[in-house]
Amino acid sequence: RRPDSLHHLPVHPLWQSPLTIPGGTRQSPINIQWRDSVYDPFLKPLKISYDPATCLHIWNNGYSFLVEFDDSTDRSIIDGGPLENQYRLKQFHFHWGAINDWGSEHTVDCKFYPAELHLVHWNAVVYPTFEEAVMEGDGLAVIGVFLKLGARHEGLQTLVDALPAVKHKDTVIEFDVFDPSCLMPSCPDYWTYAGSLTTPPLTESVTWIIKKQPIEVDEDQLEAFRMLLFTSDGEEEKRMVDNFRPLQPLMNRTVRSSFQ
Ligand SMILES: CC(C)NC[C@H](O)COc1ccc(S(N)(=O)=O)cc1
Ligand SMILES: [Zn+2]
Repeated sequence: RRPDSLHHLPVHPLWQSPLTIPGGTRQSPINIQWRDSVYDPFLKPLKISYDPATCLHIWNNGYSFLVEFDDSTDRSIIDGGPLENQYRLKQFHFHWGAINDWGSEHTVDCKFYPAELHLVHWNAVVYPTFEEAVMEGDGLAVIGVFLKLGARHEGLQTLVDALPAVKHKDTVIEFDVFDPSCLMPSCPDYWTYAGSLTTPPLTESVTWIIKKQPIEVDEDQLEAFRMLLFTSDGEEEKRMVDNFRPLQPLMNRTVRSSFQ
């Protein structure tokens, strides 16, 4: 269900609830109830090694803006954590609200953050392409990082400065050096659970790794996200805001934590 506070807002077609897939048992996003998460001492530290030179471009795809990477080699990967293989970075993107009271996809103890970063990786050890990995239970690993209102984030600013060039849907600009590691919080702690893509095709192929500590961004940086458009140049302008999916039922899942 969309939070009551959101009821008065128009619903973007993509997130019309109930946006459920028949028979879905591991849908995302979910509320993470801190006290119900189970510490798993066998969870390893997450290893992240990104090569900033694998960055390709920024693309407004009409749902969010994606920073896409060259995933033809294993130059930008994650390993360890809950994962049995290493996974290759393909893209990262964000979800955010029209105002700071909401915007994240996952919630912690029912608290929304103003935005959430998703770094999308795929299991190139087992599957030949991203498109095939999207269809498999262990195909994808997405790192979720919450954004909270606070100090200006210098690493994010280089990205924010490029956003006016991708204001409209289906615009792309070259973005040839960016190290997404600068968007990681310093604390290693995370939650992990088995879930799905939060936009179509909504496939149940994602091992979610949600960082406990948010990163801080300032109001101007969040406002820069909100000046993007869902719509193409020449169409009636619709601001790109509230591009998050409603919370989904936990069903028969346990959220594990890497920390006590
Ligand atoms: C199947 C291929 C061709 N198209 C899939 C498309 O790229 C969607 O990919 C994604 C990738 C990540 C996410 S999220 N918000 O769960 O991190 C959602 C959709
Ligand atoms: Zn996402």
